[in-house]
Amino acid sequence: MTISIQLARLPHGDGLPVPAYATPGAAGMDIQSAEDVTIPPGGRHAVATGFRVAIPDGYEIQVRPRSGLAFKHGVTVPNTPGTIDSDYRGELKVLLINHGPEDFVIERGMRVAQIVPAAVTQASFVEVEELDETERGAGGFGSTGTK
Ligand SMILES: O=c1ccn([C@H]2C[C@H](O)[C@@H](COP(=O)(O)OP(=O)(O)OP(=O)(O)O)O2)c(=O)[nH]1
Ligand SMILES: [Mg+2]
Repeated sequence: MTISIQLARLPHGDGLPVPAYATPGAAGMDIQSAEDVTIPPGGRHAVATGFRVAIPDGYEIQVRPRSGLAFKHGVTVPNTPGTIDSDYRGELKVLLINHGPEDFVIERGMRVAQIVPAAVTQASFVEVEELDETERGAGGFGSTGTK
């Protein structure tokens, strides 16, 4: 399934390509940094992408890490999956954290994360006095064992 998402470029995004799928079966579109920035070990940065989007009602965009950056450099998205709301009109930013031992040098145009559009189900809560009983009950956080 393919949905259409409007994309408006910001001045500092000029010249960067519109995000696209690298292969026909790709789930995510890589997105590129619109800035040069270095993230020191333990540091975080909201990386500029140079564009804004208008996602159709009923959808979101999820921002996910690239496994190569996580594996090779310890660089990941701390809020993964980042949530881009359909009514957000600011610049899409990629939050990155450097868990690695070395400076992570980002050059403009580097692919720093991937985005995945997803359908959203909204809910409304109904407050009640009692909930039904289940086998699990209040057990959680490893209550079923480790094997
Ligand atoms: O990785 C991200 C996550 C969020 N956003 C933008 C789009 C999103 O719609 C907005 C708010 O994100 P979120 O709801 O996750 O952050 P919050 O801390 O709850 O902020 P707010 O009070 O603005 O909702 O920030 C990004 O650009 N990149
Ligand atoms: Mg929020």
